[in-house]
Parts: sequence; structure tokens; C-alpha cells
Amino acid sequence: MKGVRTRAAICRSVTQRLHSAATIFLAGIAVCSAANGRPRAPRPTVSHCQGCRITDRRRRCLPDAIMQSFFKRISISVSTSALITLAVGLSLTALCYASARQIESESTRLLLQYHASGHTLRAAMLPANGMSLDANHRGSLYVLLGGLLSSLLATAYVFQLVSRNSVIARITGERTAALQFANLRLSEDIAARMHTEKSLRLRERIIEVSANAIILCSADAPGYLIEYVNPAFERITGYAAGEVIGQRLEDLQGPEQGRQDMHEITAALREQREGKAIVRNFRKDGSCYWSELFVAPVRDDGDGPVSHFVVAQYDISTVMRFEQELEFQARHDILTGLANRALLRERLEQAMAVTRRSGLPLWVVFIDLDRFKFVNDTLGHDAGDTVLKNVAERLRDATREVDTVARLGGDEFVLLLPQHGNGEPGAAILQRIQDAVAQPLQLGEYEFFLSCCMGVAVYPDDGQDADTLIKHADIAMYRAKEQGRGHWQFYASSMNAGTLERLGLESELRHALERGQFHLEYQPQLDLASGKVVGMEALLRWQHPQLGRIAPASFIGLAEEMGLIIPIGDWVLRTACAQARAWQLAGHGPLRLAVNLSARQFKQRNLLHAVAQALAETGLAAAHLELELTESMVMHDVEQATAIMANLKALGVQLSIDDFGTGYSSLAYLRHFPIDVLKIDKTFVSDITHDDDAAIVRAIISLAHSLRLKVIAEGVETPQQLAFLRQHGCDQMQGYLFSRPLTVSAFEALLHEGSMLAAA
Ligand SMILES: Nc1nc2c(ncn2[C@@H]2O[C@H](COP(=O)(O)O[C@H]3[C@@H](O)[C@H](n4cnc5c(=O)[nH]c(N)nc54)O[C@@H]3COP(=O)(O)O)[C@@H](O)[C@H]2O)c(=O)[nH]1
Repeated sequence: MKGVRTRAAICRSVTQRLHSAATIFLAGIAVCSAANGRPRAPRPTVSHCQGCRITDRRRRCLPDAIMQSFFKRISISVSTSALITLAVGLSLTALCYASARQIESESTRLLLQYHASGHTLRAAMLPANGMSLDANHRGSLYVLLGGLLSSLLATAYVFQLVSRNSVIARITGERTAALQFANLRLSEDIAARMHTEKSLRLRERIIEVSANAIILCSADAPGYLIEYVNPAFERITGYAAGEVIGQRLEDLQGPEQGRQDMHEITAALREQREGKAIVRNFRKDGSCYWSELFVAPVRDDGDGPVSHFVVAQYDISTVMRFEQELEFQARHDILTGLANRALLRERLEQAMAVTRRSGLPLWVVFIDLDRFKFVNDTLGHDAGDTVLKNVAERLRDATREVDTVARLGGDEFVLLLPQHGNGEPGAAILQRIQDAVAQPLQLGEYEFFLSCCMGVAVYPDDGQDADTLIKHADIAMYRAKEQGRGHWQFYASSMNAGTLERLGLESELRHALERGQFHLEYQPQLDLASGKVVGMEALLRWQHPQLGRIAPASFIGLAEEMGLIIPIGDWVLRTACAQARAWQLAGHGPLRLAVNLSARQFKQRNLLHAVAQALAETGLAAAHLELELTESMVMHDVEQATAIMANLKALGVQLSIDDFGTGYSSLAYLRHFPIDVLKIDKTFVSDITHDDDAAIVRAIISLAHSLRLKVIAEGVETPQQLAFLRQHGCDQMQGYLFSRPLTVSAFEALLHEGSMLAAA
């Protein structure tokens, strides 16, 4: 029984091995087919595998997964799968055949042993009658043949399966790729559509929030009915969208249909093209505003027929206002609002054209306020502005609608008075203007009584063009000023020459200092006893590039009037002090420098500071500087002059009274002034041989000496004059007899030569 059990056990063991091999074989087939081509989902169940508990259809059994993964990794082809199957089949066949042979020989050996031990076997257990061991061996051959056949069949099956799978995989791949491509296209389409929608929404939003009015109207002529307006349109015009949608575009032009400024827009609509224009629009309340209008056709599908027009309105009211303001400012005086020179000239041209046709004269009246500078200087510019604005108002009130009132600047006004049939203008209007200006004017706590001078030039007699007429009226006014406050004067050609020269000189003088046209000359002053040069007088010279040398007598007074003498005088003082110091340092001894002061300079508040600064800057000792004052300067306000002179003396400078004898000659006051030198005017010196002048010169010398003042005579031209002066004890002299005023280099040469006065 043991042998039977053993045989049964061997059979079971072989069967189990066969089963396991078959399982692996079938699993291999499955994996081969799966591994060949694209990865695929695991088979839902592997019924051959008893070791695996299939709880999830998706879950693969372990060997299957391993095989799949293996084949997938090595990525075998259809033929390789078939070859593997065949190899596995053949191996199993060989295994089965070997097992069958082993069983066969084992069972034969057991039967022979059993038989040899005297047992009888049941017929069934013996080899069949007539059956030899070869016949028994045939079973093994059948197993072999069966195995071979099965292997071939399995191989064919695998080959067919794997081929089909690969075709399916290819088709699936192709379809999947196509689907993916289609999917991609679809995604792109969706993205593009979303982008388009987004940008459309954005554009819509832009139109909605635009600060400019936008209108969409139909392209159907002639109505061009409005289909859309944005909120800005509603805000600007005051119309609600509902009130204008469906209305004709031209209704927005308000009452003024067919206006000139809309021609370009209507032409653009008609010709279906772009167009733009600056037009006047009307709001719902009827008020007007300026806008820049752009119209552009909108075509269906970009290049189809024009279906709509879009009209954009830019509100340019502010720009227009600003432009108008600028234009106003360019032609008006900002302070008073009156016409300025440009507009005056323009109006004058027009008025002359009218006058040429009518033959009636036209007056140009130049007005200058009296004492305006005083108001400005004492009460400040705000008060000055108030005066000017008041005068402007009064001039406007005193003239007619047809007249023009202009302000040229400062306190200069010009009136254009055309004559009409009623007889104006005439002298009466000039009086009316004087009266208007003369009305009292309250400035803070002060009441002012203004007056003005006027000059009148008449077209066509006094000038043929605007500039000439204005200039001649100015000349006439200047002559009126010479007569005193509140005068007027008609132009006469005889006034021209002198005044024109003066006007020209004025404008040149304004720039002479900055253009470096001034220089100084120095006239030696000599001691009559020793005959030596003891000092020099600095004299200003103006060398104009076109006008040549201009005499001080021609421009000092003008500079004084214009207030330019202050900066000019400062320059003279600093330049002369620097030069005197340079000569001293060059070893020419302690020369005294005489510098002329003008009346304005004398009264300027910071004279003391200017003098002190000039001395400090140049290093000249105060004792070497002599300031020449005139009698009129000091006699005008004795108290004030005395105080100023005291301050100057405190600085250490010397003071002299120039041109003595020509003015007040108040000898009584002379004692009170802290002066050092009296300078006899050259007019007395020139006539010194006449008894009267000789007596005056003698008296001046004697008086000066009694006051312990030095005396210097100027304008000494002859030896007789010199002799007279020496004879009567005059201390010093200057004049052409010894030397004219000299340039710096000429004066230096004179010093080097050591020139002296001839002894008496
Ligand atoms: N406030 C300032 N006044 C100045 C300054 N420079 C000059 N002046 C004044 O201008 C007036 C004319 O001066 P000018 O033409 O220079 O004449 C001076 C001399 O050249 C002239 N002079 C000198 N000697 C003679 C002479 O023998 N004969 C003659 N005919 N003339 C002569 O006298 C003028 C000097 O005058 P004065 O100043 O009075 O000594 C004149 O009033 C100048 O003061 C300046 O910088 N500032």
C-alpha cells in the first residue's frame, strides 16, 4: 500500500508541478499579449491562480503584474511573444515527458518488485495482455506529442492574440492621438473664445467708463439713428440714453442745424469714411460746449459693408477756454484788462482804414500819470496797482464804445479816439479825461489827487502808420510834461528831433552798464604852491559802439531821472577807488581821489554802506577819498544833508562842494556843513579877468580860508587864470591848462614823468 501511496503522491506532485507550470505558462501568455504594445488594463480575474484572492477587478495578481511589468519594460514584439510562448510550451512538454517517463519507469519497477515477491496482480493492474513495456512507453510519447501540439497551438494562439492586440493597440493609439488632438483644438478654441469674450467685455467696459462721449449710430442715411450712447455721453450732455436712442444723429446739433463746423462730419458720414472736426455742441439744458468730434465707419466682419458709425466726442471746453484766455492775455494788459500794445496796434490799423474812407481824423492820445512813481515808491506796488486799475476804469468810463483804451506798461496809457459825424473828438474830451483822472482816490488812509499829462497825434497829419502815431503822441506828451502837471500838448513836427534823440538815448542808457560801455578818465588836481599832482577827479565816460562818445552832460541828468545813476554811481565809486589804490600801491604817493555824487545818490538810503563797502573792497583809506557834492544837493534839505554829511565824515572821507557859486551860495549855511573843500566853478574862473568874477573868486577864497576850508579852482585854461589864482591864495587847481581828463594809461604816464606845474 505504501508503494501505491507513493505512486499516488508522485502523481499528485507531478500534477501540481504541471498545474503550476500551466499557470505560469498561461500567465506568461497573458503578460506577453499585454506587454506587446501599449499598456493595458489588467484582466479582471485570473481564474487559474488559486493563490490570489481576487477582491478587486482592478487589482492584478502579483505574478501577472510582475510579468506585465517585465515585458512592458523590455517591450517585446509580437514574434518575440510567440517565441517565448513556444519556448515555454516546449520546456513544459519536455518537463511533462520527463515526468511521464519517470512515472513509467517507477511504476514498472514497482510492479516487477511486487510480482517478484510472489503477489498476483489483478488483471487491471498488470500490463494489458499483449501489452509490452514499449506499449507502455507510448503513453509518454503521447504526452510528448500532446505537449508539442499544445505548445504549437498556444504559440499560434498567442501570436494571433498578440497580433490582434497590437492592431487594437495601434488603432487605439491612433484614435487616442486623434482624440487628444481634437481635444487640444477644442481647448484652444475654448481658450480663444474665452479670450475674445474677455477682451470684448473689457472693451465694453472701457467704452462704459470712458470719460469721452461715445455714440453708436446706424449707417442708414439720412437718419443715422442712434443705437447706443455711453454713460459719459449722458453725463456730458445731460440726456439719458433712452432719450436719444432711436433719434437722428443730427438732432444732437441742437437748434443750429447745418452748421459750417459740422460740414466735415456730415461729409464723412455721407462718404462712409473717417472724419474729425471741432464743433460746438449743446447740452440738454441748451448750454453750449466745445468738443472735438471723431467719426469712423464700422464694417460688418471687418471688411463688409458699413453697418454703423462710431462717434467719439472729446470735451475740449477747458482747452478752448484756456486758448481763449491765452489769446486774451496775448492781446490785453493783465492788470487792467485793457488792450495791450499788440491789440492797440491792430485797432489803430483798422481805425486808420476807416478814417481813410471817411476822411474824418483819428486821435491818438498818449497819457502819462503825474507823480505815479512817487506813489509806487512810497506806498508800494500794491498801491501802485490799485492806482493803475482805478485810472483804467476811469478812462473807460470817460470814453465811448467806439474808442480804444490801452495800457502800454507802467503808468502809460493810450487812447484811440476816432472822430465821427457828431464832432468828437475835440479838446472837450481831453478835459473830460483830465477831470476823470483827477477824481480823489482813497488809498488806505490817504486820499490822493491824481493828474496826468497827455500828448495827441492826429492821423493822417502826424503819421501814416501805427508806430509813428504812437511815438509822436508820446513826444507830444513829453513836451506837455515839461510844462508841468495836468497839461496836454498836440504834436508838432518841430518837437521831433530833440525828443527822439532823448528817447533813443534813454533806451541805450538802460543797457550801457551791463554792456560795459562805461569807463573812467582821471583829471589831475595840482597843488598851486608846489606845482605837484596831489590828486585826481574821476570822470565818467560813455563810449557807445554806434553813437560814439557821449558827453556826461548829455546822459548824467538822464541817468539821474531814470534812477540809473544809483547803479552807475556805485560802479564809478568802486572802479575809481580800486584805481586810486592801485596807483598808491604802485608808489605814486597818497593821491586824493575826487568822485562826483549825484543828488539821487546822495539821498539814497544805503549811501553810507555803498561808500564803506567800496573802501573796504578796494583797500583805499577813507581819508584819500573826496566826495564832490553840489550846492543844490545840500541846500534842498539842509537838515537831512547835514546828517548825511556827518555820517560820511564819520567814515573818514573828505567832502567838497562842487560848482560853488552857481547855486544858492548860502554862505551862512556853509559854516554848518562838515565840508573840507570848496571848488570854484569854472564859469567864474573863465571870466576871472573881469572885475565882477575876479571879486567873486577873491571872496570865495577868502571865505573858504576863514572857514578853514581848502579852495580848488576848476576849468583853469590859461596862464593868466593860473597866475590870478596863485596870487590870491587859491590852494589847488585843475584844468586844461595842465591836463585834460586822461585815460588810465595816460594818467599813469603823467605820474611816471612826474609832470608838474611850472613855477610862478
Ligand atoms: N554824478 C556824476 N557826475 C559826473 C561824473 N563824471 C562827470 N560828471 C559830471 O558831468 C559833468 C560834465 O563832466 P565832464 O564833461 O567830464 O566835464 C568835466 C571836465 O572835463 C570839465 N573840465 C575840467 N577842466 C576843464 C577846463 O579847463 N575847461 C572846461 N571847459 N572844462 C573843464 O569839467 C567837468 C568837471 O566838472 P566838475 O565835476 O564840476 O568838477 C560835470 O558836472 C561832472 O561833474 C560822475 O561820475 N558822476
